[in-house]
Amino acid sequence: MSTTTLASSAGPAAPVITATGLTKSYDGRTVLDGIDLSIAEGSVFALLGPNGAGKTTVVKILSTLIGADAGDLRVGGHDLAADPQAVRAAIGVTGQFSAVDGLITGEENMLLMADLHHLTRARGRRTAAELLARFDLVDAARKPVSTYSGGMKRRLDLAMTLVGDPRIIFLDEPTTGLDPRSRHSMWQIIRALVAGGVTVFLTTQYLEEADQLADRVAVLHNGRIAAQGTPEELKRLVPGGHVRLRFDDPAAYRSAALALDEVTRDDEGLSLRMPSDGSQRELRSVLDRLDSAGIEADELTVHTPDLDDVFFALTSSTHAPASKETAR
Ligand SMILES: Nc1ncnc2c1ncn2[C@@H]1O[C@H](COP(=O)(O)OP(=O)(O)OP(=O)(O)O)[C@@H](O)[C@H]1O
Repeated sequence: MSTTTLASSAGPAAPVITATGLTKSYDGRTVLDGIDLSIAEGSVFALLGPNGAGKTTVVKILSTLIGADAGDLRVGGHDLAADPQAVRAAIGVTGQFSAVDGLITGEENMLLMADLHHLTRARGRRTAAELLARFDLVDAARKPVSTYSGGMKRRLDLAMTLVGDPRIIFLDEPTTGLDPRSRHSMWQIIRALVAGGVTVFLTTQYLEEADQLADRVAVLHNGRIAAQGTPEELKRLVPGGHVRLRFDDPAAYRSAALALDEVTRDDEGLSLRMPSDGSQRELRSVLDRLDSAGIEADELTVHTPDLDDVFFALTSSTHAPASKETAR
């Protein structure tokens, strides 16, 4: 399987996380088979993959919790192999290996974290109070964490990570198991972090989450990156995109059906549907043809496949992304 890499439309920003040839095996079984990643500073990068694809392994390696077998890895300007201490100082990690202690209160957890970061007592208290307020945990601050809801625990976990003011944050499945309201509140928190210039590397099983948050998405499958690009670029990789034109005037509808190629007609609904990748170039050509025939559509909608379509197409065993190589 080869990698499909698409040019991003965003301007180039310095990469703050890079992996080249990242390889990892467990008991002779290859989990990561030489993957390459490059994540721009101040962006959100989402690593998607089916269960067991190796997402957590990537996060553990990049956050220095476990070693890679091979690969050139740099995080926050530091070489992971040569200077793991500097990497640790630059990053925050939350997720499946959370540091939250359920037996003590939220505030005590925060103060413990402040101690770990060698903040003075006064500064630690101030930072803890600020973060507890920012994460809507003031009322719960003096209660044992074991009484918190899943969403509150995740917020506390992230608040604890922010005590050290990291510029790079790894979030391993930050919203798994949360209800929709808590998930949306976590998304808001992540967006606010990014607005403040933080780089976020997240793994998720929710394609909607990647779609909502990520500037770039990579799909991990069979130890390789099957495809990466912006959510919009990835959606164009799978067939199913189309443009739909609807008309009020039956005469205009009939003229349009003659003027355009490859249309599927809906005579009752006075609408025409044609395959399209949703790109500006294709849309312009449709509109130019209508213009030169003097026809105006009353409604134009573009349907691009969602990330679910992409994910299933890329991670089904029959799919060969090499055939989808796209140069745009
Ligand atoms: N310490 C370990 N020893 C042996 N095998 C391991 C170890 N840790 C992970 N694995 C295996 O490596 C593979 C990748 O695991 P990993 O947890 O990175 O996947 P994941 O994509 O994060 O999955 P999930 O979405 O289920 O969390 C799995 O097959 C897992 O069983």
